Amino acid sequence: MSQSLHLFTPSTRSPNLASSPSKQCYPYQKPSFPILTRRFPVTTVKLSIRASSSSDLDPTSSQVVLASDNGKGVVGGVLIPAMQPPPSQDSGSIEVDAVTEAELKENGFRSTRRTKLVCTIGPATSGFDQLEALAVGGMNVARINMCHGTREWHRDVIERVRRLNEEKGYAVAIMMDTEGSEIHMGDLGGASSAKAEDGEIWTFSVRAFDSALPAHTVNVNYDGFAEDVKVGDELLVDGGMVRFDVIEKIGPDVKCQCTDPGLMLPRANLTFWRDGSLVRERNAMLPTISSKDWLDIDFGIAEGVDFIAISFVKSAEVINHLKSYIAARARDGDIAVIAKIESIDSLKNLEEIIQASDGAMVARGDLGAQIPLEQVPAAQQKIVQVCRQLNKPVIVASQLLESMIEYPTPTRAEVADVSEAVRQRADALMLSGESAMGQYPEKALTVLRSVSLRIERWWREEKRHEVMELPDIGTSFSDNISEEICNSAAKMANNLEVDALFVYTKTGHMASLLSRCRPDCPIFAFTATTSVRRRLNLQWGLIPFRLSFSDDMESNLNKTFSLLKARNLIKSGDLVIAVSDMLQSIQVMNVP
Ligand SMILES: Nc1ncnc2c1ncn2[C@@H]1O[C@H](COP(=O)(O)OP(=O)(O)O)[C@@H](O)[C@H]1O
Ligand SMILES: C=C(OP(=O)(O)O)C(=O)O
Ligand SMILES: [K+]
Ligand SMILES: [Mg+2]
Repeated sequence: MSQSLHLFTPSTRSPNLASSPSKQCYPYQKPSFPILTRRFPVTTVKLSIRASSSSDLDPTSSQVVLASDNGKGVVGGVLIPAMQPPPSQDSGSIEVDAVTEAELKENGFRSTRRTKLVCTIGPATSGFDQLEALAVGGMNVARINMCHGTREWHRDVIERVRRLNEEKGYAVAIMMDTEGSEIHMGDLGGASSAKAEDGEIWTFSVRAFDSALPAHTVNVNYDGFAEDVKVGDELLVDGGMVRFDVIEKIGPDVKCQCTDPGLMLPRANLTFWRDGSLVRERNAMLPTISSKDWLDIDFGIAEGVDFIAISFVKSAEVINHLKSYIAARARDGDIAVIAKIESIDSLKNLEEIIQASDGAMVARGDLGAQIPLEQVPAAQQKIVQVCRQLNKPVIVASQLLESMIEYPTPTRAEVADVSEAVRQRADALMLSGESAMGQYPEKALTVLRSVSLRIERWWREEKRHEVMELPDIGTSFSDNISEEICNSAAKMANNLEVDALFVYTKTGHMASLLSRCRPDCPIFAFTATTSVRRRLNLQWGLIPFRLSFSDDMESNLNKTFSLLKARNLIKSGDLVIAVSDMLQSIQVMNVP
């Protein structure tokens, strides 16, 4: 579709680029369109193209690619006609997360962490100081789980995170996770856990108890429970952490005998199995988003959370429905919708669910209760891969450091599991009980951080990243240009071993396309809106900055360089590649 390749070279007698544009600009094939060589200083490229009313450019429809060899090298796909509005005249400041800034200064940007970290906030971490300790420890996203606690409790947490961001300069995003309408136990009458011993008889009841729960009794949230289970079924708490056999049904009470002892946590998930298979007919009839979830979603929208994670997604339809609901209500930009992949149905409809969502979570806790445990690693690998191909961020969640709920060091197996998720280059890792109610939340976060850093470095040094086929995903020609630019820029960044990629992005899309390529260097993403910046926190390798910028790249770059240099974040001589979604350009340059 490109109609010409425009080349700007100081001397037409030694036009290096002109003589080998196919090698320098497009390594894959010789262009099938004319190459027009001009003598212009690069700073006037935009002007000269605009002024060019000559026959080789149709000012309303020409697509051209520009290249220059005068030191700065501009390559880009531009649509000719639109007159650019004058650059905005803001005085300009730059905002970056205080922790990231410290990390960048300490380690230099090559060794900043690429894998993002999500912490579930619970009683162990809900205080201001505890939240700050997590922010300092590298928490990029705070997750609140609406399965637990009251809305007031969660509102207080959100308020504290916001205050932390404002007062101390962090940029922690907030993810609200819905309860979903699967079957789970009640809250154990206030106890933090209950131990079921081998052979004990427990009562699972749908009765509402006015006073304290009788001993060895658990409430079940789903009214049809006593009808649906059969004597002889196996009842699994939390995907098999504790197991019971159903031995008797008495009205609303189901008597069960413990066969695998263990600790039951409040509101733990319940599944029942018959003849070796999960009984899921009834679950399939429950709505993905319950009436309580809709109230929680309204709460999340009112509070302006950054992400809403939907539990037990079965189809793309529910995601589309929720997204239009949010679009009609959210005031400050939109809220990203994360599909939790934790059921057999979600695996069946994986591609279409992920396509409809803004990201996904490998929710291994419930997933491992619905498919045999030995199938979970393959499912994880597949989900991570599909997300990367469709350019959606993916979180690997549950039991990454489960033993650290009680102990200050992880098991070797847990470290290996974390390493595998980092090696798969998932966007983010998540702590659940480890940070919500464990004894060592900060230590657990430190383990995620240091394992991520070490594995990322190891794989960069070994150049061991397997190449993943990244299909075209754009639906418009302009989208295709953005993808090509990002793929090329990431490849150039690796080949030239640049220090950083810079991306100027309004919606964050261009930044995510770069992240999708998983380049060796970090990606500095500059965006004008705080909400976009917070959302970019979830994506692999992105260091989001808030910066007002114009569509004059030259002035954006100069401004960024001076602001970053003033803060000692870059220095003269650093090599960067800059891309932008306003001009759809690539520039390679040394920081002046
Ligand atoms: N807001 C909260 N209030 C009280 N306890 C919580 C809260 N959030 C999480 N927890 C505790 O942390 C545990 C782990 O959290 P998470 O993995 O998010 O939930 P679940 O175990 O329900 O899947 C929960 O089982 C619960 O005991
Ligand atoms: C993350 C999960 O969801 P939740 O903690 O809400 O059950 C999971 O099941 O792994
Ligand atoms: K949940
Ligand atoms: Mg779950």
